[in-house]
Amino acid sequence: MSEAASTRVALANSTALLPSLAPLLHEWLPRQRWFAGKGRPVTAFSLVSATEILPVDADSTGLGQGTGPGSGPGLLHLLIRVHQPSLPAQSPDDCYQMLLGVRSTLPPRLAPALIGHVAGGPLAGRTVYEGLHDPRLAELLLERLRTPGTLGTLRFDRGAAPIPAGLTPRVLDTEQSNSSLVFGNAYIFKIFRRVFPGTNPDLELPLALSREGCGRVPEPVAWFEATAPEPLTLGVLQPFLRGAEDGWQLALRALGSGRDFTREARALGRATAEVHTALATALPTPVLGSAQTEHLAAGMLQRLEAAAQAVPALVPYVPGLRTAFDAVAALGHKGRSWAAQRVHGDLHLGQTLRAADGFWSLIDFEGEPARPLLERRRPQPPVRDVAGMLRSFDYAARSHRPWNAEWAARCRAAYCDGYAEAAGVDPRSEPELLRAHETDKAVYEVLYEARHRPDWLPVPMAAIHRLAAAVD
Ligand SMILES: Nc1ncnc2c1ncn2[C@@H]1O[C@H](COP(=O)(O)OP(=O)(O)O)[C@@H](O)[C@H]1O
Ligand SMILES: O=P(O)(O)O[C@H]1O[C@H](CO)[C@@H](O[C@H]2O[C@H](CO)[C@@H](O)[C@H](O)[C@H]2O)[C@H](O)[C@H]1O
Repeated sequence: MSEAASTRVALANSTALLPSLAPLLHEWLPRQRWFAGKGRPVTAFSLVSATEILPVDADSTGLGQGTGPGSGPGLLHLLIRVHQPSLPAQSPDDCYQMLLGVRSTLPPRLAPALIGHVAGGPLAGRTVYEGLHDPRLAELLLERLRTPGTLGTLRFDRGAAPIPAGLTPRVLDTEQSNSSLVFGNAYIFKIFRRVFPGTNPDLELPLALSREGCGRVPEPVAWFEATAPEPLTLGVLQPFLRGAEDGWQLALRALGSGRDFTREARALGRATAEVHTALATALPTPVLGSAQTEHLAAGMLQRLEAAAQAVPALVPYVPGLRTAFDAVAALGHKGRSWAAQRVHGDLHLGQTLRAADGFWSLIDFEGEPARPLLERRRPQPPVRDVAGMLRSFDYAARSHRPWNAEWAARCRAAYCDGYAEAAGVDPRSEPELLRAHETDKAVYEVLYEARHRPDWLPVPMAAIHRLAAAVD
């Protein structure tokens, strides 16, 4: 066995590895934008898997930069469960994906990526850092994606299209829930941070849509997964839509200069409907009968009650808001049924990209990050996505001074018009269902903002005020 191989076995299996990294992770992890457990104490870590993608102390990048032990970087892939006992009793602890660079000495250009210096264990005396920031390690990841195969418990896969080699990587510098690398402005590689057992819908749905020939979603060209202890999706490479701008920025610019946005809103409505039609063709479309409809409404009510416990400002609105869910449950009780299908699940303006020629694409099919994966993969009425976008126009208008209620109302109407044109069904024709989904979304947003961006809380709270006052 070569020295590199024996190091790999020793490091990945070392029981001392995690205890030696734990003090550094305690400091570093809660500061990461993608860490979902902010504000709750971390009491312990447990190692789910460790794989040396590039063995520490050996340069196997093929880039010719290592001349001996300690000279080249190592790349350690870790899945780590983070224990936070303050979570509700039945919730499992979150599992995070980390890609740690390991070097003897960190070059100054990588200083911002520093995680810390390891005091003991198999990496004693080494420096660990956020590996994605190291171009050599990012290039290595692209190489792995180009050449399918397995490495320990990791499996790299790709579609039929060849992927060029040697593309220059950069870390995407934007507010996001995961981490992304852009290669040569040609591909974007999203690395999921909080990972869940099973196939991530952000791989599953774009693959299904591309099989259906739907061009509204960038097609995954490569991906990687963990095969054990249970299969789960770790990352997806897809074409980078160079020069495209996201709908949120475009909407804010339009608002800022007093410009109408209804043409764009209408086009977005059409794009959403096209994606829904393709998803309905590609994947199952169960009918929600009365039991399922009551279950749907009960889930919304449960989320409202949980959110009101976490955010007391919601409490006075609970009776008004629940009328929206009661109305849907009552219709279900009377025998009303609804078509369900796979949906985007967290559609908002920031999940839309407009190319220079005006063509809109939808991205990020992960669904609401706070929901269990099983729930996110469940077929739902497509109006769920419509409600998400309607909320987003309201968000944009509310985050602009002075508040422009008319602007939001026009965009909302144009979006529904566009959707109806392409889908053949007007989402406003089911007002109870639409109102319930909009209410559910606003409740989600209250919780999201309270946890992540408390300054934004007034935005969904304004909608809560409006929705609670609406009567059947
Ligand atoms: N295919 C793409 N082409 C161009 N930019 C993209 C593409 N996919 C994502 N982006 C950019 O990356 C950002 C983050 O992507 P997203 O999938 O929303 O990540 P996250 O789930 O981490 O929030 C988006 O807001 C968008 O600006
Ligand atoms: O894009 P993500 O998958 O990370 O989605 C989460 O963050 C969004 C904010 O970045 C949040 O969206 C809310 O704020 C948007 C404006 O920033 C607004 O357009 C959306 O309508 C509103 O819901 C999203 O809810 C959350 O899941």
